[in-house]
Amino acid sequence: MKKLIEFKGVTKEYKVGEVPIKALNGVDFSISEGEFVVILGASGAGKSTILNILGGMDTPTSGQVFVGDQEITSLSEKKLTDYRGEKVGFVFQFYNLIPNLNALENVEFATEVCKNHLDAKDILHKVGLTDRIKNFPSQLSGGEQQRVAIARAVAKNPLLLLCDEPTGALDYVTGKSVLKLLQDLNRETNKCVVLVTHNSAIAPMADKIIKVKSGMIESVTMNDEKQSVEGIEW
Ligand SMILES: Nc1ncnc2c1ncn2[C@@H]1O[C@H](COP(=O)(O)OP(=O)(O)OP(=O)(O)O)[C@@H](O)[C@H]1O
Repeated sequence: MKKLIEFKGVTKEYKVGEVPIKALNGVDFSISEGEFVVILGASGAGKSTILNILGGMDTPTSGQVFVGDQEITSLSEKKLTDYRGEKVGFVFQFYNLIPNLNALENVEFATEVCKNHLDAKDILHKVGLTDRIKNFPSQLSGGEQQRVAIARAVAKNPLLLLCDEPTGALDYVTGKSVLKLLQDLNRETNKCVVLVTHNSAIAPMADKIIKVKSGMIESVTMNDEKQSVEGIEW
């Protein structure tokens, strides 16, 4: 399969007062088109830093990141903003929906600026929210709000879907249904999904598992016998 993402010698240092914190310390890995990737690690390992750099929300201190035919670490601020807007769909732990827009408007607001976006209503139908499109976030459950957030990310028709602890605020059953939705979307659209979690039980659903420890890659494992979410318990 064709390579879609490559991290080469990526470091990230934060300076807090006098003490520098090395959030990433020489990170190398690659991801192929269509892969479902789980990035695993303990709290503070550097998972979100990797995801934020990949999504163009943060820049590394040194090293290179390639996505598709672009080196995103060499882009101007304007081009990086375009990359973030056009190529990346984000799903966060706390849905980040706009409270005074209904579900449909939340999705449409995100797709307005995207050239190749998909139809907002179609995607909301796909995530199982046909009857709730006129509801505001406060009228939806956590799982439903996360479905709106996923619809919002997918409707942009991005190159990558990046998910940071997407089930972190959900109960077991709802979390599983959100993971199933992400797995189905990956299978049906062949879009690359990168999911960050501390929950190692989720790993069997991935094509590739990248373990992060103290700002470094501990291991990269290909999973030849990928499991359906329904078959995973934790
Ligand atoms: N803006 C920042 N300023 C200073 N230090 C930071 C900043 N962001 C992250 N760090 C530090 O970098 C390290 C990696 O953080 P990161 O958020 O990537 O970890 P994580 O694996 O995603 O953790 P968690 O699962 O708790 O979210 C941590 O030590 C963190 O305290």
